[in-house]
Amino acid sequence: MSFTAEIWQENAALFETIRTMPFNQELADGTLSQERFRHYMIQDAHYLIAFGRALAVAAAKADNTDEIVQFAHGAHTAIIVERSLHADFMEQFNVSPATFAATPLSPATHHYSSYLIATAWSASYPVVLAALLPCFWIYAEIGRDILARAAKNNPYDSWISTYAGEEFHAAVRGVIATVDRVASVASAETRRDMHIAYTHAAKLEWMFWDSAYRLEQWPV
Ligand SMILES: Cc1ncc(CN)c(N)n1
Repeated sequence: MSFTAEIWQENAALFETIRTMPFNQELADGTLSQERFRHYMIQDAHYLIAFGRALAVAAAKADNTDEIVQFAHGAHTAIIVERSLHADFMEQFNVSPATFAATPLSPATHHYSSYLIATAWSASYPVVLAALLPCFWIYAEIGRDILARAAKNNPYDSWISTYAGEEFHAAVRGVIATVDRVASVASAETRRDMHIAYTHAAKLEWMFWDSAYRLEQWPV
């Protein structure tokens, strides 16, 4: 069994919890409130900056030129392509650049962003990739799962088609292949740390959606 197949199997129950959480159920049937999706979009736009930065650090740590290009391209996609999806929703929900800039990172966004940035700078290349993998893989699987059961004329169609789309899935297959390559030459100790990093980031994915559903704010 490949390393990534092993990681997926180990986290299968967590994925099922994410798949069936209220945010994703309501996103699929088109009943998710605009208020919740708006909260998610603003927080996600903050998150993508950290995600792009972490990918750029991963590119700098890569041990071969193909992977430098792969993760530099990933950083470009996170900042430019995913942000343009957000820009359309921001316009639709009347979120001006000033409103976005004045909205602080929620506790969950702060936690997830800080975790990725800290890991990117302080951990070894294989562990950085394992921490970044859920951001790709879970979104791809959730995107396809939601597409398969989405209501007709779903107001969040463009979100669904971005993450269910072939362009995103091709990038995800590439990241999975790289994680398997890196894991195949890593020590047992590094592979253990990769498992821990993957599971931690996957839990943060759950926290991120859950926090948007709860319209999370700082308690003080
Ligand atoms: C929180 C989160 N995780 C992952 C993705 C997909 N890049 C995203 N847009 N937002």
